[in-house]
Formats: sequence, C-alpha cells, structure tokens
Amino acid sequence: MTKEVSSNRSFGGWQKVFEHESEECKCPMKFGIFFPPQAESKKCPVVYYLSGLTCTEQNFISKSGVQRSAAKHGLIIVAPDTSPRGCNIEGEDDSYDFGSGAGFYVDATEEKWKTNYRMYSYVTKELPNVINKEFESQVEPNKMSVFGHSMGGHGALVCALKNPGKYKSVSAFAPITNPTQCPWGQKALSGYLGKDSDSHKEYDSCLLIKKYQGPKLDILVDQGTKDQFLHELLPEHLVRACGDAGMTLNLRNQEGYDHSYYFISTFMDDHIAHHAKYLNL
Ligand SMILES: N[C@@H](CCC(=O)N[C@@H](CS)C(=O)NCC(=O)O)C(=O)O
Repeated sequence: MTKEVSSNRSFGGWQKVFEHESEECKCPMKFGIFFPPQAESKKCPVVYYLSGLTCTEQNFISKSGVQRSAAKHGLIIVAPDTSPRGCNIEGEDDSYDFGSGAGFYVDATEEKWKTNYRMYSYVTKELPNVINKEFESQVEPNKMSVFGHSMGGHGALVCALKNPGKYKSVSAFAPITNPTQCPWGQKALSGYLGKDSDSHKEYDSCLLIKKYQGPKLDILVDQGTKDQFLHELLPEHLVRACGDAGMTLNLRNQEGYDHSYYFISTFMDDHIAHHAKYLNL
C-alpha cells in the first residue's frame, strides 16, 4: 500500500510524493511521481530517474524542472530515494558517499548491509511493480525508460545494460561510468559487495558494455566540462568502451557547466525528448 505524502499541481499535471513499505529494503521508502495532464485520459509511459549522492526524492523534483517537458510529451516520471534510511545499521549516516543517500543501485552482499541495501532490485523490480499496480489506470506498464545523474547515471546505465529490452531508452547526466576505477565506486562496491572484485564488475557500465547483447541502445550523455568530479566520472572511459563495442553513444561535452542541478535543468528538455522519441512510438 502506498500512502500519499504530498500533492502539487504542476504544468497542468500533478507532482506527488508517496511512501510505501519496501519488501526489498525492509523499510519505508519515498518516491516522487509526476503525472502529466495526459494521464487523466490515457495510459502514459514511465521514465525512472535515479538521483546522485546525498539526494532524497526531493532534489530532482524541486530543482530539475522536469515537469514542463514531461507534461509536453505526456510522460510519467518516477524518482525514488537513493538508499534505505533509518535502518539502524552502525555507521549508516557517517559519510556522504556511503550508506544513507548513497545506495549506489546495487544489491549488497556484505553482512551488515545485505538485508536493507537492495537498491538494484528495488529500482528494477519492486518499484516498477508497485507503480504498475497502484497506478494501473494511468500507467502503460510495458513502456519504461531510465535516466539519472552521477551515481544515478551509473545506476541508469547499469539497469539498461543488465536488462536488455526492459527499458526503451537510457540517458545520463554526468554519470559515474567506470566505478571499479574511481574512488566513489571503489568505496561503495567494496563496502556493499566485499573485496571480491569479480562481483564489482557486474555493476560497472564500461565492463557491462563489452558483453551487452540486446536491442540497440542509443545512449545520450551530457557532461559539463567544469564538473568538479571529472576524476570520479571518467567520461573518456565510457567513450572508449562504447567505441570498442560498437555501441551508439552521443556524449555531449557542455562547455563551462558543473555537476549541479543548474547543469541538469539546462539539458533536461533534451533528455525528456530523447526518451519520448522511443516511448511515444
Ligand atoms: N556533498 C558532496 C557533493 C555531492 C553532490 O554533488 N551530489 C550531487 C549528486 S552526485 C547532488 O545532486 N547533490 C544534491 C543537489 O545538488 O541538490 C560534496 O560535498 O562533495
């Protein structure tokens, strides 16, 4: 059962927040959901947005400006929180890049984290099931796409690459592309999955691209040239991996933009149009 937490009229539609008891995360989880005006009279496709480190479901819905173009294209946008919260795990609130606000979209296997930190299964399975069931009359269940920012850009790419055909399109803002090779990724993957580096490879876009076999993926990525976290994101690794594998990548270097929501909101319309192209066929 989902419980409505807030509801605001926006661009002729509704921006809402719901809370539900997650079976995967074993705690209450919140998510934002935008219903475009079209959802009042027909079923609409859903685009899932995965946020970055430190975010709750609020950052994206209040700062990205997504509602304007989602209303234009008739897309429902679902934005979950970035981790389980309040699980009383020792150290869960100690750092900004691990634990609360930093679930990294993996299913943890380490003893301390494995009961709650199941964000991969949560975003790929449980949440779509909840959305398709609870909002049955508004949602087109077989039409979904995924995008995200930074840690969530990594999450979006991993979701699309590990589930060929499930998502009609994928895009990212400043994604962490090669987490086995950067400090944020190495800390999270070894913390949640243990030191065994083979299990880390299952959540690394640059490595998953090499073995992807599925419908053609036309990946859109925007990357600010003044992003303060370029050493974590390694966009050139993604360019190389896609080039080697013959995967279509449109990586746009955006001159002077940083890592913030000022950057994300600037290019939001292009990302929504990219997903609409594949979802509104
Ligand atoms: N707080 C971190 C930065 C974390 C950060 O930039 N988070 C991004 C995602 S990776 C974000 O979206 N932050 C929330 C916001 O800007 O609203 C730091 O101090 O280094």
